[in-house]
Amino acid sequence: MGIEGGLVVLKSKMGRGCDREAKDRVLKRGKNTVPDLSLYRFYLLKENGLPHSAELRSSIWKQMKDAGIKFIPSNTFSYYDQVLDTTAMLGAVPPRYGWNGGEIEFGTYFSMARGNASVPAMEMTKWFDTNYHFIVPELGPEVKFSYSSHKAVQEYKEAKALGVETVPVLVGPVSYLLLSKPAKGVEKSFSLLSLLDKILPIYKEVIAELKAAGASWIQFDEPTLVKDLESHQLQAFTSAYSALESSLSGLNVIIETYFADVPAAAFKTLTSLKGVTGFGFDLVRGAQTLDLIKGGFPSGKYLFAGVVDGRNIWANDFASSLSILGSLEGIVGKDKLVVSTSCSLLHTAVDLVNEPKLDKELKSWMAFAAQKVVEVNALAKALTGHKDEAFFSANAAAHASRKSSPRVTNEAVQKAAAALKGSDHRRATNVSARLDAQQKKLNLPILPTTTIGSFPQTMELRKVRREYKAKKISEEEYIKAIKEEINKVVKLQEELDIDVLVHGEPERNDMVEYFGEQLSGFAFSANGWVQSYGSRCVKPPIIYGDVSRPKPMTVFWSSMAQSMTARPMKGMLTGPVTILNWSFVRNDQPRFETCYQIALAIKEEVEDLEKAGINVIQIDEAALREGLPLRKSEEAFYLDWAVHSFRITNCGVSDTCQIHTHMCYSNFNDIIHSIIDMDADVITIENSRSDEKLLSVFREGVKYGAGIGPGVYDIHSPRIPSTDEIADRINKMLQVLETNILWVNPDCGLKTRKYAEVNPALQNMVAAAKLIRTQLASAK
Ligand SMILES: Nc1nc2c(c(=O)[nH]1)N[C@@H](CNc1ccc(C(=O)N[C@@H](CCC(=O)N[C@@H](CCC(=O)N[C@@H](CCC(=O)O)C(=O)O)C(=O)O)C(=O)O)cc1)CN2
Ligand code: MET
Ligand SMILES: [Zn+2]
Repeated sequence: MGIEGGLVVLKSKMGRGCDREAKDRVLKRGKNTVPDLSLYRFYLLKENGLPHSAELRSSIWKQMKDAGIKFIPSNTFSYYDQVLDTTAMLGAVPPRYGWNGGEIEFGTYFSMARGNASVPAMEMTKWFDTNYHFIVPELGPEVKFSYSSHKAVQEYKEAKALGVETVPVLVGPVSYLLLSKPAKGVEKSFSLLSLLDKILPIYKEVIAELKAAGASWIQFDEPTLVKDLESHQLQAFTSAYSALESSLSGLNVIIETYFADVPAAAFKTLTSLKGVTGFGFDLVRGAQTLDLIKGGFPSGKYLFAGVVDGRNIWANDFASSLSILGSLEGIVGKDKLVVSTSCSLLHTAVDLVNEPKLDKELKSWMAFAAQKVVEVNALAKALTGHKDEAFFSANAAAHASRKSSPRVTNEAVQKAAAALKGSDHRRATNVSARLDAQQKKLNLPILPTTTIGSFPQTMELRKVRREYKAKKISEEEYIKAIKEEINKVVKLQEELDIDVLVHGEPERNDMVEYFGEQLSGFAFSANGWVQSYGSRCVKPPIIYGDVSRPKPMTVFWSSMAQSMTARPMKGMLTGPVTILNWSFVRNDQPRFETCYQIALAIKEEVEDLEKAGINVIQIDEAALREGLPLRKSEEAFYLDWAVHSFRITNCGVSDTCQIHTHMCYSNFNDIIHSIIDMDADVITIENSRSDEKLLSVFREGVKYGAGIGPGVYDIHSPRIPSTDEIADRINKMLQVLETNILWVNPDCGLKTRKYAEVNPALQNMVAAAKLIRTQLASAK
């Protein structure tokens, strides 16, 4: 088998969460805008019909086949995420979902993912350093594993029936366990890896069934190998694959890693695994891997060289890739080198063909998933002497034009950003003095209530934005409609008796995209959807040049909202680190430089809001934790510039201006000191869907003197929390946090919820806050 064709490791998601509601949302989206897939889902929409999951899959397989891809992955489709699919495969359903065995059906699957009327959802967390999420398996010594989802085999057979031979992809057994957590009640010291012996028999059943169905290759994703693992964790890989070796005989086996380079020790473990035919590496994010490979790669093994960036939208630099591939060829041999994407194409946009509004020059600099597949094939062909000269010279020309384009450079911005490095930016007064000054002005009760910013995004709202964008309604009509919505949200919050209000963000499609659309140096796609979780997708803006703010972005709406109420109205901004981490960023300068540029733009906005009389300004840094490098040695540098960027945005406001920030979805405990160092006056932070892990850091004695609102209920689930439940949570918080710094708020924004859920939930939240205020007052 030669390299012509190559393999693309393409774990594209081909379907979206499909309980009824999500299905309806899919149906309503127009052609080209169904955001659940990474690849080509729009080809699959029938004229008036549903994007049927089987059709979605078949279209993607066919597309890859047509592009010349030789090893086409299957079992990459998911109704939620691939880790939850593995949980289903292993039958590891937590008992509270009342599953009684048998093939896992939608009801159980979506109850785990999203909760149901009586049981909350399982924890959801970030997939490595991406904006994608997965449902965290809950395991313990009592779990009885059983083969309960035959999806991997079904998809393999489905492709085969269509005449497409595929490589079934499974989440590797070790990564699965390393991404799990001990179930409630299970000792913290319980070793999840001790479950290997129990899950491997299920993997063996799957492997046997795949073999029987005719598979000749199989891929295990073991991305945890790129993290700093301990030696017993590395040992687990050796044990697991030794145990699988005899089952795997007769199959070609790929172990795939991605998102960073593999540390030297892990590289050694990985390349020594028994029964493995090939190893996959991310050569875009992994600066070291190349040296490791040069230092010793097992002879006779395949190397899947991830040279085409699966996490960005830039056209591959063919010249540079060819030189890397050329050097690898010398090491592993011509017939053992496979050209690949760096990771799943799930994390990039779908197809440039759907972007008629991006100008030609910008487009020539880019490659979305559909183009990346073609790039993979072109590189593989070039290696075998079938170089498409025209394609290669167009690629070189595009790179040259990007390098020298005046559109990319704004000297004033570069100068201002360069001046920030190495300096410090802090507010002059310390936080407790600031809080006192603010309280004089705001006069809030104890346990003040607030929300995170967005209110439900209704169909009508989306329609208004869409029609305005399409110039079907005038600016006047648009402003009128949004103003009415803001007024509705303000009145609702007053009725609910919330203390610090928000305007509800009805003018925003997305908290990052909205700012991207107004900043210079950004381009945005019309249809470049990327899945975030379940059926939720985002359209990351594209940063191609130096960033600046031509004019105020939020002042108009925020001052309008403030004028509707006597209560404090929060100005609502997205912070620089989050804009950076949730955009496709330029790859021609370090990330921190781009971040400082965005920080300067947001700083101007913060100061304009203050001038306009907004006294409380929230600067969301939802993605700060997610951007944390996967390797410890790189953390300090990142946290330094990320926290610095945040402080730059608000170091210029007066003491009485209260700066809030918000973070969601992550483990903060390991970066709590950086969070404190952000020096915000108030932080609202996700808490309820991760077992209140956040609180343990305060239990362990970390001092926190600024305002803090750990979320009192999960907003990602349609479930309505009761007053008692919320009051309980507040009481738990009061055990570790001072009464005078605690805020009461949901975990995150409410945009994905319906009013029928939001109204009672907030009502209960305010009732709970009042209940505890009364209790505290009478206890005095
Ligand atoms: N960038 C980002 N990342 C994030 C979050 C976030 O808010 N933003 N939150 C966390 C969780 N992730 C989330 C990701 C997406 C959504 C979300 O609600 N996405 C919306 C799309 C958002 C959007 O931009 N919508 C456009 C319209 C999109 C569209 O498809 N329009 C259709 C019609 C759609 C319809 O009628 O439903 C059309 O024009 O034809 C708008 O509102 O203006 C969705 O999937 O439904 C929520 C949370 C973590 N990461
Ligand atoms: N202000 C934003 C909102 O409420 C923050 C969301 S964090 C993903 O939607
Ligand atoms: Zn959030």
